[in-house]
Amino acid sequence: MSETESSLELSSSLPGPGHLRSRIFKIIVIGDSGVGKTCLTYRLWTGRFIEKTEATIGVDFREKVLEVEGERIKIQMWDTAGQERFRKSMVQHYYRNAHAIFFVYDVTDERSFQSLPVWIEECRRHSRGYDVPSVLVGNKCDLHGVSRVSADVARKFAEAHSMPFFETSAKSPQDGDNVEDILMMVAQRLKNQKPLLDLPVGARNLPVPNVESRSTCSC
Ligand SMILES: Nc1nc2c(ncn2[C@@H]2O[C@H](COP(=O)(O)OP(=O)(O)OP(=O)(O)O)[C@@H](O)[C@H]2O)c(=O)[nH]1
Ligand SMILES: [Mg+2]
Repeated sequence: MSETESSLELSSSLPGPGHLRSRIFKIIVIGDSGVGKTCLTYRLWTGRFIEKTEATIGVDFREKVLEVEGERIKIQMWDTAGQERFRKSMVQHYYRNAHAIFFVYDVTDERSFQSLPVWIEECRRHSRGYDVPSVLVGNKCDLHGVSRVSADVARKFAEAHSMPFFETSAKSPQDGDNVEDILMMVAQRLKNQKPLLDLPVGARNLPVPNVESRSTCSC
């Protein structure tokens, strides 16, 4: 944990030749257990889907460098634990210095949508009045023939919380908004310090980011 925190602080506080030190942006992925946070992150980092996962304990970190409009920026993704017992000692670390949040729910699990206000409230409590730029992501939209959270209802909820809204699938990205495109658009906005609210959806053929590193912390 301390390594991560110090690298964040280093990146923002030390001067130095811009071409040697990439800016770091921390994105955290939050939501109920089982909504697919790990699968979405895995998809982003490897381009693949894993069917069998285990509940995340503490947090999984992944880092990659993205080339955005000629600048290399480092994205540090925190795949957090949805289960209370696996996250309670970590919560304040999740939110510390976060630049953006992906709030994730499962489109086939109404309860995971109903939980969102609790997650948003937790974020408010830990971000000391700072409005962390956020996006709302409905995952598993490849699952058809089951009851689903209405996209209209979700979009209104997102609007009410000043977030852009996407529906995606870690399993089958072509069934919704492509999660790689979502990350790239968020990265562009963070780099340019622009709000996320009016993010466009569906921008295809953006460069696929490079895999850089992965580490796990369950402290
Ligand atoms: N059909 C389908 N299944 C998915 C998708 N994403 C995740 N799953 C499945 O959902 C289950 C839970 O996924 P995880 O990524 O482990 O969920 P999580 O949100 O990380 O859960 P915690 O780590 O406990 O917080 C796994 O069995 C996945 O295979 C998706 O887009 N479509
Ligand atoms: Mg997980």
